[in-house]
Amino acid sequence: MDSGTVSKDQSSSAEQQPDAPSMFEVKAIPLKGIGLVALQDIPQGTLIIQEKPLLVAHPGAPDALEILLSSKLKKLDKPSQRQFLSLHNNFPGKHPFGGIMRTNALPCGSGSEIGAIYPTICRINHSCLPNSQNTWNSDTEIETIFAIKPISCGEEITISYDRGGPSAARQAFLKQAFGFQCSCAVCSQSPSLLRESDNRRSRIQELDDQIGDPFRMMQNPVESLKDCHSLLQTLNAEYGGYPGALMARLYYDAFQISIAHGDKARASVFAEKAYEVRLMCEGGDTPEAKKMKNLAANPSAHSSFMAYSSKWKNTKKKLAGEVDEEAFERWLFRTSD
Ligand SMILES: C[S@@+](CC[C@H](N)C(=O)[O-])C[C@H]1O[C@@H](n2cnc3c(N)ncnc32)[C@H](O)[C@@H]1O
Repeated sequence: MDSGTVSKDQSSSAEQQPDAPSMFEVKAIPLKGIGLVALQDIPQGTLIIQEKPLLVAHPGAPDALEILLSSKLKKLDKPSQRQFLSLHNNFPGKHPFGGIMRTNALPCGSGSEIGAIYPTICRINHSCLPNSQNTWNSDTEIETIFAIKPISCGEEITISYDRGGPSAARQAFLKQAFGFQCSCAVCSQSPSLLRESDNRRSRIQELDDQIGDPFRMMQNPVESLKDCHSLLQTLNAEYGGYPGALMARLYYDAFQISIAHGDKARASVFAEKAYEVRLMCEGGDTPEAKKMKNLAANPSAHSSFMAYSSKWKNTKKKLAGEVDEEAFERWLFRTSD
């Protein structure tokens, strides 16, 4: 069984150190097969593991994919072949390699069709309220797992495989895509608590769609920013203050609304916040984190600077130290405009 650790300051270097002390163990988890369990308290923002793919593949027709995977497997060394073949398969039958791929592959980037298989990361089970985040770093071509909240010794390390939405939609997706019935802490809540969670998750989707509407962003940016603020509050309520990458996306949306109307002061703050979230949940060396850092320093370098109007061009720079946190948040999201 594998175990390992990587300290945060190694995050931009290569792969996991083989002789590093153990931060987790790989062991049997009731009703879930194998999983990773913390062997020590893991602080938020810690890089738990990083791995290069054993193999990557595009999805395809089952017979063609089986032939492709078989030829890719032949090119691997024996230990890597054994690692691939030892992974769980929820779809046994005529296409054993494809079944392993379908059960375990993680996308190489958000929305990517390309899936990758990893020896240890593919042992991490799903939770609808995960304590860790998986990220594909397209610069280093390495998958990382960071703790997005403090993890206690003995706690299972989990990531999210789902695409959001209320529990019925998540369950249907997990069943269809990965072949299992989710029994995580969120899905196993009492019906009344689950209903509250479902309402928040539906609201998150609704706000996300509304914020992404370019016409609203152009014609009613104050309302769009208010939606960003509502989304922030709903995410914090649903994810107990630890929403991970969803928060980075929200801050980048708020950045885009601000900069498209010429507001460099708020845009810079939003980019800085997006950078801080990304640094915590994927490290500072992903292209996305680097982009946020650069935009915080120079927001007008964004291609949509004043693309919709220049009406917020003369916004005064307001520093966080001048006012209390609540007043700063009201200023930032223009909730009193
Ligand atoms: C990528 S593998 C994770 C490692 C796997 N448990 C193993 O034994 O190798 C994904 C599979 O693990 C199981 N699994 C993951 N998360 C689960 C969960 N929350 N509840 C039940 N089963 C889960 C399912 O069988 C799923 O198809």
